[in-house]
Amino acid sequence: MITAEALTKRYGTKVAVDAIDFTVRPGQVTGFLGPNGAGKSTTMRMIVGLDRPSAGRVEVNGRPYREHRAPLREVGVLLDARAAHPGRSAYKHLLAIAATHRIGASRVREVIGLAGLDLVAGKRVGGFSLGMGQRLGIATALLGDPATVILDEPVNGLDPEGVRWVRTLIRGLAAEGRTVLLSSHLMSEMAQTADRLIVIGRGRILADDPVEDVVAGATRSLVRVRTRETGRLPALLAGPDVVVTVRSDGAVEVSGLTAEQVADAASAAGIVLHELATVTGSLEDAYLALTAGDVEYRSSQSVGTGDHR
Ligand SMILES: Nc1ncnc2c1ncn2[C@@H]1O[C@H](COP(=O)(O)OP(=O)(O)OP(=O)(O)O)[C@@H](O)[C@H]1O
Repeated sequence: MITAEALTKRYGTKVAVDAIDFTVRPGQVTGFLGPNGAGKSTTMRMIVGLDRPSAGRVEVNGRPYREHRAPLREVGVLLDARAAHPGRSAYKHLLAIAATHRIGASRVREVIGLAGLDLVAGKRVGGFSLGMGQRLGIATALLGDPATVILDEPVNGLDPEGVRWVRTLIRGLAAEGRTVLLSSHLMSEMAQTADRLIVIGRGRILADDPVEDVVAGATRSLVRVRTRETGRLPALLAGPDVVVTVRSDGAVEVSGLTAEQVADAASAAGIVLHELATVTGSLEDAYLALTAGDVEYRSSQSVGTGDHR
């Protein structure tokens, strides 16, 4: 469990994290999202004692990180996958970290297996690909069998098999009752992995809700139908706040009515529907809508629309 109260970080006059309160609960994957510069890394660094809050507090499993006597057994962290010594083998790297917490070689071998590193465990970390480095970072995070796991961009550089492996692993960690805080800019991945989301922008919390609620709150869903009688349908469904659009491919999109209301109206008029579906917005749509006013770095030009003559 991670609990933040009025957590604040200032760098000079810059307020990177602005008095935020949140709780990351066990048994769930909590996604941590926000535009570049929103304050995610700063928040995660404060959670694991790498930065001191300017005000407020943050606790992991009931205490500030620095007050834990064996922090690796409490919190597993992947913040920078390139943090390993390049001249050491993956096995030696893990063994050295394990030794600081009296964790035995058998657990080191276990996490090597868990991370799919068996074939490269004896190789120098300096020669690792980005994906192998990520796997080693994840193995390191799990070394102490911690109740809380914090992963910053864990799928960065992984191939599709690796991405799926991380997703399954993360879901498994939550299913075992652990607290998982996951940061990623990949919205489709986040939508498949997280149960809950904390979205921040310019150091403030923009949303802290289950994924479905974040999506439903920031996007409009619509009903899509297909029928041979596209001509009759719009007039039939007309009403205040109802918008009916007939698309060029023949699909009719209706906003302002539920699928049930559309089906009932069609049925009452004897219109046969060949398709009836509720189309919800994506997490990417919701995220972009939520953070639109809080993006610190934005291109002022779009690529490809300029005159290059
Ligand atoms: N050491 C520092 N000194 C001064 N300003 C800093 C420092 N670290 C971070 N900042 C500023 O604090 C704000 C939050 O930065 P942070 O790295 O936490 O954002 P982030 O959400 O992790 O972004 P990204 O997605 O790019 O990693 C930014 O405006 C950043 O420039």
